[in-house]
Amino acid sequence: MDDHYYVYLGLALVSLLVVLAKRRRGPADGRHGLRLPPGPWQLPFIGSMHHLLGQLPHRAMRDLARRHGPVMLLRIGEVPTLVISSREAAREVMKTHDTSFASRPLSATVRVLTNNGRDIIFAPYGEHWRQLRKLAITELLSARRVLSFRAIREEEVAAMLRACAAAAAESRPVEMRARLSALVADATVRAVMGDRCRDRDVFLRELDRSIGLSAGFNPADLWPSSRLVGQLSGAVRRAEECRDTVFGILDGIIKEHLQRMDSAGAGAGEAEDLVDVLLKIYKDGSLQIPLDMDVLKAVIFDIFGAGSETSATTLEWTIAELIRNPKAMQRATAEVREAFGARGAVAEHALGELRYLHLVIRETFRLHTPLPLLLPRQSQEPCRVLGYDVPAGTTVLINVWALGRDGRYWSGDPEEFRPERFEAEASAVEFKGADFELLPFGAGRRMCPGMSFGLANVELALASLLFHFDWEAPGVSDPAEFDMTEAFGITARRKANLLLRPILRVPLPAGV
Ligand code: HEM
Repeated sequence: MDDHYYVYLGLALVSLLVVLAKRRRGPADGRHGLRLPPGPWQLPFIGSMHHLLGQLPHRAMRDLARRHGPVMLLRIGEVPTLVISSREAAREVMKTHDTSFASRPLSATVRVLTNNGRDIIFAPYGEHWRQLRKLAITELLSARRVLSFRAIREEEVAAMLRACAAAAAESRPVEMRARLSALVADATVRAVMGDRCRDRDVFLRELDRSIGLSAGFNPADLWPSSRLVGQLSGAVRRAEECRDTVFGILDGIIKEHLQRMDSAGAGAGEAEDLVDVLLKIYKDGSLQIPLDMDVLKAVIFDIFGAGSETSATTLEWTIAELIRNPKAMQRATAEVREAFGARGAVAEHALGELRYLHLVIRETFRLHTPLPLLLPRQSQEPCRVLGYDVPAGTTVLINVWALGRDGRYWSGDPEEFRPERFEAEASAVEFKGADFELLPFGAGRRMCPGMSFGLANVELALASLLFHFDWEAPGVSDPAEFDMTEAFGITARRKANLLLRPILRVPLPAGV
């Protein structure tokens, strides 16, 4: 409900203000001698918000950009917001002027949730962020570290397969969203804090709340100068509650880890989790800006926030698209069964053999990028994008969802799920941040550092589900009619439950 509160507030304000409003051009008029980007007409107080009502923001912004161009300026509440909707404009923001756009806006709720931007995701561009980012890339999310969590992934995938096999034995459907979220959450909890999170459910619930609160579409964030709006919305208070609960749980976990580290011999032989890694760095004080406990907790919170929802959403859309496209399902299933048939189980180290499965995931990222507007950036200094002036302090959204479905970049019907489009090597577009029409992980300095971590969970789970089971959608006679509606939120989840019936085809190996 929080997410939609602004819609209702906006509607009430529109009805009041529309009578008073003079139709006027937006800031694209060129005030102060600047050549500002064009945009739709605005109302007092709510700015351009009325243009976004009734549709998901990335869809409404795509439609507006068709009329106003790929560099478009909106005002969402009080917040000047640049929306980027072409490959060329995205390249300018994330490559040509990457440093100018390397900061992120700190809304009122995000400020609370991140202890004033002391985490990685929302840290303003500067020394603090640079240091944490380096830590993430070299220590926390490196390929070596991701590999060290392989056993955890395999155990969690095995637990999911057992649950699916039990459902198959009873001809019962599986609620896939819940199952996939639990898989990713449990694999992440264990990698980050080991097996000792007694408050797992509360932690994950609060995490979910915090993701909703940080989406930036609540009144406190849209009218930051109004104390009244801030108080009425209650979002900051809810963010404080959320942060206190999460940080309280993390205090307990950190204490346990410290005790274990201090008691000689204890924990020997146990795999190092990410809290261990962070505490070692905290204790040896080797960093230029030493870590403190608030930063440490904010970083742990980030890893959950950034990692769980995105990976689970990717898995859910991939399976939904395969159900909707039986030929792609048959081809992906045949490939995985051929590759691992002799072994009787999927082995993570051999996943590279699954060429088509990787194209399926890439095509899913194109159509269902989990963060359709990426995470917001902010201009640190005045800058020019495709000839338009962008003032300092402007929030910048890159509509990667629109780029992924733009007929200028994708041949045939861009709405069609066709992994084969990536098959010709010469024209293969990658999602590693160099091809600006496909940016599920962003690009440039603020690009996602957790790509390998996320993909490892997605690939193993998907290959295992296809290897052991065939999948049916009960009550769906025509796959083309399968519901693909998206839900509102910072991540574009599938709206409807993904209820699927597994049919066991390759028995689970003994011990799974
Ligand atoms: C399918 C999985 C994932 C997707 C699609 C995804 C996507 C993204 C995107 C779009 C951004 C913003 C990039 C930008 O502004 O250019 C981001 C940032 C980030 N992601 Fe991911 N992510 C995924 C998984 C993960 C995982 C598993 C982790 C950690 C375990 C992670 C950690 C982060 C962090 C820390 C940032 C902030 C980077 C910064 O601001 O410097 N992500 N991610």
